[in-house]
Amino acid sequence: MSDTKDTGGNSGGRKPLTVSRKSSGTVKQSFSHGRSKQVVVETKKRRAVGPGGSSSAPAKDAPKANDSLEARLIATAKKLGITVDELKARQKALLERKNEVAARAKEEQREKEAQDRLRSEQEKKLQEAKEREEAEARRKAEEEARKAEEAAAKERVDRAAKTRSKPSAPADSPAAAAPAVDDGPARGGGKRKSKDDRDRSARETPSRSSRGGGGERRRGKLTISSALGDDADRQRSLASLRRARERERERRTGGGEQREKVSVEVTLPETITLQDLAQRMNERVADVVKFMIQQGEMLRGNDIIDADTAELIAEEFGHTVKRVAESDVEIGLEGEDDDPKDLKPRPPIVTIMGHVDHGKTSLLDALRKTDVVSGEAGGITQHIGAYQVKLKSGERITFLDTPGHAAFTAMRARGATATDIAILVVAADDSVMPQTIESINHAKAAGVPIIVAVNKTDLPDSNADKVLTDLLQHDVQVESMGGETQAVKVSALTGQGLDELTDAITLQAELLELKANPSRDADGVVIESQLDKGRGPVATVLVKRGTLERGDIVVAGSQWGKVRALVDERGQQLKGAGPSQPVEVLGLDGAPDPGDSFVVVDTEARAREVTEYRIRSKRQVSGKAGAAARASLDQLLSKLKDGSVETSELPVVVKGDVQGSVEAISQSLDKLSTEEVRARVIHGAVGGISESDVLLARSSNAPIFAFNVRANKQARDLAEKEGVEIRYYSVIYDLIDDVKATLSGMLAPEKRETFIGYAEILEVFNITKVGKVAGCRISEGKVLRGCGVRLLRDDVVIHEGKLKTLKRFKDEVNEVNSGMECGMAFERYDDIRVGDKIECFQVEEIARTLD
Ligand SMILES: Nc1nc2c(ncn2[C@@H]2O[C@H](COP(=O)(O)OP(=O)(O)OP(=O)(O)O)[C@@H](O)[C@H]2O)c(=O)[nH]1
Repeated sequence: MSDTKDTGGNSGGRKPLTVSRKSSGTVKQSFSHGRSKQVVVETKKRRAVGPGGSSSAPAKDAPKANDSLEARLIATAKKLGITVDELKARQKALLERKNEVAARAKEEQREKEAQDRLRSEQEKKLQEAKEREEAEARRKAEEEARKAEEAAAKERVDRAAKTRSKPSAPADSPAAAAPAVDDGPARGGGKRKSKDDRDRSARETPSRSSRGGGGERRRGKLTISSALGDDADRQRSLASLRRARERERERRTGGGEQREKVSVEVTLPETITLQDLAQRMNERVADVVKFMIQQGEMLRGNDIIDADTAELIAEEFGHTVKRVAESDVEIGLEGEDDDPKDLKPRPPIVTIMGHVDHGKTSLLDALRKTDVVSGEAGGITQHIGAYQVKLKSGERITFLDTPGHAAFTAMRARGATATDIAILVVAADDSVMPQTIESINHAKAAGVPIIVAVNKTDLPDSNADKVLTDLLQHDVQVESMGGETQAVKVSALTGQGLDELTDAITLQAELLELKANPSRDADGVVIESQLDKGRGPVATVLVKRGTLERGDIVVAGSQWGKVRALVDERGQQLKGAGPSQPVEVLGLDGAPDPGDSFVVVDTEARAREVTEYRIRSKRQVSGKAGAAARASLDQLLSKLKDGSVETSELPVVVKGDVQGSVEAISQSLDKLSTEEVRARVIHGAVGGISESDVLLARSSNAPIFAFNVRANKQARDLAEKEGVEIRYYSVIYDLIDDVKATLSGMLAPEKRETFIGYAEILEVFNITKVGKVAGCRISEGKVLRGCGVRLLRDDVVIHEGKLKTLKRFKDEVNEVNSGMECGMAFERYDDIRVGDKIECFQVEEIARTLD
């Protein structure tokens, strides 16, 4: 219907304007009714872009190639029996399918890879989420536990959060970077729509990480939404969690192993704070608090727990426990024993003992004058309880200024043996007297060697030899009598024989090899104390070891303080006081008791710990024992009556207006003494009652008898505080009567037995819950309820005890008379038989008197 006409070389007709590569022709179209139309057909040739670059080149070669291709195609078509067009169509279809299959395979491969990546990513995310949750839980618990450190921790977290908010922070964090990298394929997958894209994607695969990095950077950028959103929270907590995890791991590895390695022995007192416990266990307080929270106990570091709880905690943390009593605070207070090579000779400490009026005080005064330092430094001006004299030979002797064995014994009662040598003063005109004997006994009991000073040898009626022979009876054998005890004849009045006495002391000291280490913290004993108006509490102490220095922290009894000043008996301020040196100590917070030991401690805390414990235990003792601990005659009497106190000695302190009255009282009290009971004057002296008297009385549980003298205000206050009774008298007989009454109370009452009746056992009943009951008839006298009974079998006493029940017709009765029948049962005794006889009696206690 239409012819196509090539117009290539045709210059005539309508020829469309063309630039190149176009071939055009005309096609004649025939329509009905003889109409026709000429249509111009243009064929545009595709431009082949090749290395030659020119479009004309392929145009030149193309016909050749086309010719051979065409020939091959025609041949193949012929072979297959199809047209060339058909063959071409088939080849094209084949090629397309091939390409399609290859593309699909590629796509599938890529999809598979993406899926794998996605899956592993999801797994990774899941794993991370899980770890995050665990770490979060751990962190939360830890946060809770670390309430004590919360402020500090918060600050750290805040600081860390701020740091994390900086853009670079998330990139640093692997946890934050990982999802950004892994998101890459997913995002690529989203764009995987066209082939070109896929190709580009394939080409760009090696540089994906850089894109990922770009994503990461974008993620790292802090936006308001990301800062406020969950994501920011998560990132923050992740970082802190990581640190928390590391800490945990460190603790578990390092700390845990350390705990196992160093399982400490924790010393537990009766109560302890959590903080202290943690310290002693080498654990963190937060861990202990956390453990307690886990146990349901909300406690803080400074809460106090008992030893049982503390033990549980310590064991839970893998430590062993050593329970200690509160009193253990005293352990180690005295310090270590000294190395023998550090010991240096020290002056002897001497106490003068003897009977009243034999010249103890006079001798002390005389000895004080022997001091060669007196001339140089003003001499001994103060009575501070002890003084030290320097002999001509250069040696020193310390004398305790409180004469008498009472003070000596009071000290001993407190465990303080301050004395090395006892000088027994015996008046040559009076010879051995009761207190001489007491002194001997006390010195011997303490194991302190005696030197006999036969005093008053200046008197015409003195008989020194009698003294020495009398002493033999009391087991004191002097050298002149073949013994080992030194004896020196002296006169305190004239000063005769004093040098010999001091020589004897130094000789004895040499024998004793008295040594102490002066280069250590001091300890010693309090020999006197008082509350001085101007200077406050003043204690005279005797240093036993070490050197006491100004500024030292001292614990003396239940008092402590920092040594403010040290004053010697010459009134001179000292920097330090060495062994055997008596010195007044200023700076204590109260007056310690004489006989208390003192010790220098390292810290005020230690001093406080010890004194607080001592005060507490003192209070407990006075709370428990109450009045029993106090020295009151009435209380002593009532205790004697109810039998809660058994004693055979009544110690008393006697203070009188004149020596004569004190002596008279002491002697009268001596006379009251019997073999069973005695009144012992632990201190008898002239003058008003001082605090030191009260302290002495307190330490010996003795009342103070004051004859025509009074106590000063401080002594009264102290007596009231310490519960020491002071009785005032103006008639000696009243005093003696009181003591007599007390001593009578101390006598064991006389027991007098009265027979009241006999009963015969007629029958024995065995009653459940009661035991054996004897059915008896009273054959003689009567039987009283609760009376004493003896069971006689064939007239032999086989049991003695008390009646438990006395019944008549099932009723408990008070008395059953002769001829009547009754039921009787014994206390804690069951072996009763028919035919046995019961002897009934009563015991009367009759109080005895000294008369
Ligand atoms: N003749 C003489 N009299 C002396 C001597 N020593 C002491 N006296 C006197 O004896 C009396 C008692 O002396 P003190 O020193 O008070 O005796 P004491 O042993 O301390 O007495 P108490 O403190 O009561 O225990 C005093 O009057 C002294 O003067 C001495 O050697 N010769």
